[in-house]
Amino acid sequence: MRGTVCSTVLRINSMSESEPDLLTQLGGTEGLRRVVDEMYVRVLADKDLNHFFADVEMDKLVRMQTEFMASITSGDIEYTGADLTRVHKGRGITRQHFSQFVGHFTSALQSHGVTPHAIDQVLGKLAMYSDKITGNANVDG
Ligand code: HEM
Repeated sequence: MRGTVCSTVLRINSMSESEPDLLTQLGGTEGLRRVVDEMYVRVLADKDLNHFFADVEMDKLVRMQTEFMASITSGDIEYTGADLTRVHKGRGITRQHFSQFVGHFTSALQSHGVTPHAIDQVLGKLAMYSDKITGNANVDG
């Protein structure tokens, strides 16, 4: 019994040692900013999406988006921007827009050499925000 508990603890420890946190796997804050930059280049070239960003200050958006994604992929970073439900509300963003947007993020991650495993993990986290972005969040919690 004691042996089992011990080996479980050892296994958990060695797992956390062998796998760096998700933000590190995405290239750290600097690497992530480059990915986010490229994502918006792709988004602005997409005629289904670019009109949403016509009057947006893109430098600030890249900064806030990088901070948000860093905050959900690392325990050490705090997101200081606007509430996601409020900032996307009333813009007419559908699930289709959301999924195209995430597709551009995926392509940007791939072109920066992020592993499929890390990509899966970050996409899983982003999927949890779909209702907030598309305005389908009518129940809290
Ligand atoms: C994974 C999905 C998404 C995440 C995590 C996300 C996150 C964010 C963040 C962090 C900001 C900045 C808030 C601030 O300035 O404090 C923002 C702004 C914005 N987002 Fe998103 N977003 C997502 C998807 C989308 C989609 C699909 C669209 C439209 C097609 C969109 C349109 C916008 C626009 C137009 C702004 C700028 C608002 C402004 O500064 O006036 N977002 N988003």
